[in-house]
Amino acid sequence: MLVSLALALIPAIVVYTLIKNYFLLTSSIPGPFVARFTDAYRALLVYRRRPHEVHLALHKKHGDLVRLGPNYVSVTGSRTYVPQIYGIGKGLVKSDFYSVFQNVVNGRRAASLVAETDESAHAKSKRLIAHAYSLSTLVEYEGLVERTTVCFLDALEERFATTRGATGDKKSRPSQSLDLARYLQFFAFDVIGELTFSRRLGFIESGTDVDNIMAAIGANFSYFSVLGQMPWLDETLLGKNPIYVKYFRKSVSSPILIFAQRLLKERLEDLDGQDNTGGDDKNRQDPKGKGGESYNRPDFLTRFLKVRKEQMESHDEALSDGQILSYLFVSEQPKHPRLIIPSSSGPLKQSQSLCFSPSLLNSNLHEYQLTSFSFLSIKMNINAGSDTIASTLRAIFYHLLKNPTSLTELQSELDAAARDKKISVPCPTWVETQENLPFLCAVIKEGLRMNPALSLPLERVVPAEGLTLRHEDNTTTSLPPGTIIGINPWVFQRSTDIFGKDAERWNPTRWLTAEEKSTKSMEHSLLAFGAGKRSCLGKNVALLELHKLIPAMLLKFNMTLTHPDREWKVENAWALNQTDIEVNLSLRNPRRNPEES
Ligand code: HEM
Repeated sequence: MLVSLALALIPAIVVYTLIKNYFLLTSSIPGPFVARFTDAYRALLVYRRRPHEVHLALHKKHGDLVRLGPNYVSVTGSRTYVPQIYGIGKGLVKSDFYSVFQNVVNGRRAASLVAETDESAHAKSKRLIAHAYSLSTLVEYEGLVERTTVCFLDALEERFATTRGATGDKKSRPSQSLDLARYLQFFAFDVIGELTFSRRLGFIESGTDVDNIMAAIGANFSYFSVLGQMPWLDETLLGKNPIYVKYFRKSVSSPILIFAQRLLKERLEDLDGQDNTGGDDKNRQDPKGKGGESYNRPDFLTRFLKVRKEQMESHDEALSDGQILSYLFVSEQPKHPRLIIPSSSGPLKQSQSLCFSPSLLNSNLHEYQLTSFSFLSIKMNINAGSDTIASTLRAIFYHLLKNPTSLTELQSELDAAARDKKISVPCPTWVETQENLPFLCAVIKEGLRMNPALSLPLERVVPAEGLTLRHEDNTTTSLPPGTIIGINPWVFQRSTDIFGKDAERWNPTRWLTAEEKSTKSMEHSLLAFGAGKRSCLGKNVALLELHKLIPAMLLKFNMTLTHPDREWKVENAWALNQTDIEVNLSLRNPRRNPEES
């Protein structure tokens, strides 16, 4: 009797929910009919991997505001919307899309800065590490980026480039086309390793996806980007449900965590050496000793560890903050911290020793809080800074190769600047690029515009007082508290009112008009790095990487598409992932063989 009553109730509950959903927002916000009832619609779009294109088509059909879910509004078309949604002090916070990306560690949430939804916890964490990403530190990272760039160029020359002898004939070399999409991702991972640890992860040297790190991160994005459209599924049934976590989620190791942990451990051992021999920095007899170096390397880890040290010395209250505490991943054996992460990256291998340990704190809590804070920042760097860079580099090279006029113009600019000794070869410095390579800068902005690496709406939640969204014609739309609202940079950056009639086409010269140079109005409207206080912390580092690698590649190689008639393949799992960009390389200024001269 009870069972049949329950069964009869299910359809009633479903119908009630669908009707309730329908009335969550005013019907004056247009959109696909089915999206008024369920978020499954937008989840399906992401699952099919081309949501950005559908979002654009829907905005063309319905206008600046489109209802993509019962409680969800996508916005585009006017630059006036950006400060209303992302402006500091507006009170719109990150939605549960981001919570899905958080880990549960020993029963507590552990969020990287990107995925942090609690604004005060975010502010505390950001305050600790923001300096490491500031413009003033950029010059210190330049050498690290350059080291990886040179290694990358050498590997490509060795493995893929044909050269021409003095007579112009092709030297015999196994002609092998380069999988540029994959190699640019190798570069992106190795450079972030270099920036974070002063150590490459070995992708370029080995020419492989080391320990399947790329595949593991890709799998995470694929899973979470879909689930992020229906976060309640993650909350109630999957990743955050304690029963699921306890009985069904496999404890797995992540190669990237293992790698990061190993390097962190090595560095901490260096520092231990320092502490055992010299006390604190000021009193050290041998500041250039092993431990001294650990605090002097120009990488992110050094900066994070310095924060850790300062905090230990001052017993800063942030140490006892619950959020930082939740970053912990400690076991019974303090010398061997153990980790747990979501299982989408595959089963635990026998050879890998890291696994979940439910036992929590121990006498070394203080140290591990700090350590895990540093650790989370490191992991965040690798996640946030690898796929985004790879995606942007791929897009820029692809568009250049598909638009030979742009490619020729850029190479001419580079050649002239090199001939006049205005730039260093093979790697121009950041300052040189800004002062002498305007077309390069335009190409990079155009790449970021056409291909913002994160191409789903950057979701925010309307606060308790509601939001009255003002349009350019001064009319308004009222959105109730709890509405999820967001701008998809991929769609927004194709707005003709902002970027011109040809906004859907590649055209770097749009950035070089007198009007844009004086007003920078398009530049201020770029959303590739987000907007407001949650905008990309790594923007300066990202721009540095882009402005170093692209000219270095084009000064060294002639590049052509192996299959000029083919299109690339683009899949959107929040980060745009492109494949099928095969190129042929030849050296532009081959080193002369002494026998030839
Ligand atoms: C071209 C490359 C990159 C692009 C297009 C990009 C884009 C973005 C975007 C759009 C956001 C905001 C997300 C949101 O509002 O939901 C963001 C946040 C962030 N990015 Fe990047 N990013 C890039 C490279 C990097 C790099 C290299 C790093 C680290 C070295 C990094 C670290 C971060 C961090 C820490 C945040 C979170 C900031 C906060 O919430 O306070 N990003 N990025």
